[in-house]
Amino acid sequence: MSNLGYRVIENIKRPSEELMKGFERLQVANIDDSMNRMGAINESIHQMNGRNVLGPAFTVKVPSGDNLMIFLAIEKAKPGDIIVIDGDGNMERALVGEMLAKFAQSKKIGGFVINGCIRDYDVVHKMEIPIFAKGRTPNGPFRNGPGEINTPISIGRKVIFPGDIIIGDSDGVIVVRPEDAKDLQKKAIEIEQKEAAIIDRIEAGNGMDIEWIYKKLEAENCEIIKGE
Ligand SMILES: O=C([O-])CC(=O)C(=O)O
Ligand SMILES: [Mg+2]
Repeated sequence: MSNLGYRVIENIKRPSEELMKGFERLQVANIDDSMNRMGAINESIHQMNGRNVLGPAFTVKVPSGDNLMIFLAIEKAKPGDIIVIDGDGNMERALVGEMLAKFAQSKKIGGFVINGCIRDYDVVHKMEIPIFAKGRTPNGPFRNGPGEINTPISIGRKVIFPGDIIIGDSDGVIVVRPEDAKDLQKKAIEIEQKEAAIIDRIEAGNGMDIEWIYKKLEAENCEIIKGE
């Protein structure tokens, strides 16, 4: 018998280490560009302690302001997993604080991405474990359940399946389906090289080639006026 809304899936399919490694030194912005600038989770979920995140999603869905299932998720996740929490965007109650962050760090969990808040910031912001969230509040969570572990979730306008690759840096977080990873890595490297050449030219004092902008404006009949 199934029990929708209150269930735990223990085993998930994780992408290979090698596949994830391909994202290691790429900028999140460049990976997002390789997805036609459509890959980011909403910007309100941002870096809380200056650490980047990369790993497979271990998803958790909790009722607004309740963290019962997060305890179990940390217990069940594997080292390197990113615990991605659909907390309904609740800003009234923190879902993770020092205790859960330390529990996760002791289990070598790869990080948290939380559509909700954290607390105990004084300690948490100095911790090694990467944490992305919407904000902070002193109000703690309830622990009543229900909730789900490793079912598809939606946070910040993106659907996330367990085992999707989560990548976050100081710009924000993106989510990549493992089957798209190789292609996106190749494209992101090309974008990076192209941008590096443009930046080299600027830094050498040679400005930027914006001929294409003039062409576009001309095609659209943009009026360019000398003025006084
Ligand atoms: O009490 C809670 O469940 C959240 C919290 O502050 C902690 O993890 O330290
Ligand atoms: Mg606490």
